[in-house]
Amino acid sequence: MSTTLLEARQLYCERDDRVLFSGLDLSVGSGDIVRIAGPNGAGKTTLLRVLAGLNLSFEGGLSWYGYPLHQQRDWYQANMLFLGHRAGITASLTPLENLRCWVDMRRPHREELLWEALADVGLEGYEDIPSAHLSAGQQRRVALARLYLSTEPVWLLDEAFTAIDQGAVKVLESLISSRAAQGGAVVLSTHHRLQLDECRVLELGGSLGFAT
Ligand SMILES: Nc1ncnc2c1ncn2[C@@H]1O[C@H](COP(=O)(O)OP(=O)(O)OP(=O)(O)O)[C@@H](O)[C@H]1O
Repeated sequence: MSTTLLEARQLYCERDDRVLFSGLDLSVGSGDIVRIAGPNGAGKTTLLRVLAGLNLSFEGGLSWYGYPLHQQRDWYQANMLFLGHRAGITASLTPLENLRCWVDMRRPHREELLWEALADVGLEGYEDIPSAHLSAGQQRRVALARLYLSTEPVWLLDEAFTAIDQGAVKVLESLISSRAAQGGAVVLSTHHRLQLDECRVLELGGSLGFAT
């Protein structure tokens, strides 16, 4: 039986007097991949930021291994990786410097692993140029290189598939599957049609009127 890692109970959140979600329950166990779906403005980013502990404007409960999350914040933060929908890199730094800054804040590391991670995301030869000189997809790949270095079992990925090509999509799908197979869990939002058989879908509403 899978262990419940992260649980949300009866979440309620509104923005500008508009209810984004109400009575939302979500249980994320080891091995789970959950896709948060819904049209633009439905609240996918908002929910992921709530789950990441970055947005506190909500009602309801969050727990981590069954403990109230607000009492276990350090433990949770050490075991959760959030990638936002922006690349989240510093344009004036090189890909290598960006990755080094990110990992330095987390744990000791071996320098060659950074080079390997950048090679794994197809940035061999681009390690030492300012990230501002990279394309949007390449900048996104710098952010995705963090996944290769991540030891956190839980990933929260907001629109991680944006701007990357088909090859990178396949690599990212396989990283997500591996994280789940290793006993971790991934909650993600994307408008892409994923080739992940084992993915559960949590559909959020929305009222922009476009067909999905
Ligand atoms: N900082 C903010 N202040 C006020 N309203 C906000 C803020 N951020 C988002 N919203 C509103 O909350 C709603 C949900 O936004 P959110 O970014 O969560 O949607 P989404 O489902 O991720 O959309 P998309 O698919 O376009 O990325 C939107 O109507 C948006 O206008």
